[in-house]
Amino acid sequence: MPNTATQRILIADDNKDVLQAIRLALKSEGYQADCVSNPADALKRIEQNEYATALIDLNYHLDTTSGKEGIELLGKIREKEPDLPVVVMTAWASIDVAVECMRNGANDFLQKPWDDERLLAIVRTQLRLNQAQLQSQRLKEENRTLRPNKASGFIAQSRAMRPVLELIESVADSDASILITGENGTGKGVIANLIHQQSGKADHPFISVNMGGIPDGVFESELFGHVKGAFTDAKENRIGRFELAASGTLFLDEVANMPVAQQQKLLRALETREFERVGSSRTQKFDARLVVATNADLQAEVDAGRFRMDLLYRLNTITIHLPPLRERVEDIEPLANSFLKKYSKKYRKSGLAFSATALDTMKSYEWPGNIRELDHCLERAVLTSRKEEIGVPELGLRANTASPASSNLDDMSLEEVEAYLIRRTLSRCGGKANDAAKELGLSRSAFYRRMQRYGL
Ligand SMILES: Nc1ncnc2c1ncn2[C@@H]1O[C@H](COP(=O)(O)OP(=O)(O)OP(=O)(O)O)[C@@H](O)[C@H]1O
Repeated sequence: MPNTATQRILIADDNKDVLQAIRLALKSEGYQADCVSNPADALKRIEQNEYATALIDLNYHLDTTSGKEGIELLGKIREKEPDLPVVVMTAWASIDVAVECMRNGANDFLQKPWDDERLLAIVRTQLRLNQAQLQSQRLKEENRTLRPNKASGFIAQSRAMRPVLELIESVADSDASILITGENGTGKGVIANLIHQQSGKADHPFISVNMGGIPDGVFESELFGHVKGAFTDAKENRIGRFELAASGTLFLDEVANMPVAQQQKLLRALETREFERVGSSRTQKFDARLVVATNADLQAEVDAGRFRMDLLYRLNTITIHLPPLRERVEDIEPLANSFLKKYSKKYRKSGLAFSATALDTMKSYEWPGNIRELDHCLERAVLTSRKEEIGVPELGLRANTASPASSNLDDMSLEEVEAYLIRRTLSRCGGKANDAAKELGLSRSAFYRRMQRYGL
């Protein structure tokens, strides 16, 4: 949808009456027009503002009719803004010059004296062209960056996820920056997407960037974009992720892995909520909601001097911690069934089901790679299973020392079994000691004594 910034039109002409007349005609249609009376001012304005179209005269001195100044101006505009539609204005006598301008990249020409209807028709066409170009640049970038919508098939039925869901519900619709923490594969990206879907920004873009893997040389261009010619490889204008996120959500993943020099550049943009494309002096507003994620302990990174404290404070207005899958045991079966369904469909296998021991094994496995590991495990199981029942061997899980499902209970001491049971029950109860004590039939104090004994 066009916004007011992209409806701004620049008019360059040395004749004040012409400027005034065109400005009024455009104003009557609701367009905002900026007037300048010479080529130098036209270029300055174009550098500082975002125009949707420029109308430029060909001659700026009373004694010239060659159109040379206009042609030069057109060339300079093309260098700075290759996509800006430019309409040249010309008198009857200089039609040849107008034709030459068209050959040099002008989009249309307007003959003086003009008729307002014709002027407005030309402007409308150029505005549509400008919108289409912006839209296609956006789509190009979005296609490169958008992940599939991960909020579909979202599963969180466990007690451990309840406080997480409550927190998301209460903050999703605010503008607050959100830091999502959790081990690898716990679903930080999925939660970021869910926050976006539940905010008022669901119709706007969700743009994600992996901050861990951006080489220093392209960092600013990746985030803030660049203009053609800003550096050797800048063959065309490029929209950065900040601009692409527009009024939507910008999701910065793996923020702890950013080098300190990059942290400084990010901080500056977040503090001022402004940025510039590389090579451009035009400042743009950063309007998106910020969600960031990490599997690291950012406070510990700050203490170790690897992460800027001021940046941490910019990022963590709200912190959401995702529990590991081993603390979300009730989610394992629904997740497993959902992945089984997904891969049965993908690999065209029907009638697959888990054996009871396979389900038990999955529930007591530690899942160091969390939901992503479960996902991959079941893709492999579906692919390799030769019968309808998926048993323990098809899961192909590594031996799990912390779990009696794969080591022998007989080999464990009473204390080890007790410690294991307490840990499992605590996880199932989302870390709530009272609930876990009740489930195990212990008094609160007896339960706490045991927790202390086992260092939990
Ligand atoms: N609640 C959920 N319901 C269903 N699937 C989920 C859920 N959470 C995560 N997944 C799936 O688990 C996988 C990992 O999720 P995601 O990439 O969001 O994790 P992450 O924490 O961002 O990982 P990393 O730290 O490695 O970037 C994805 O395939 C995702 O679809």
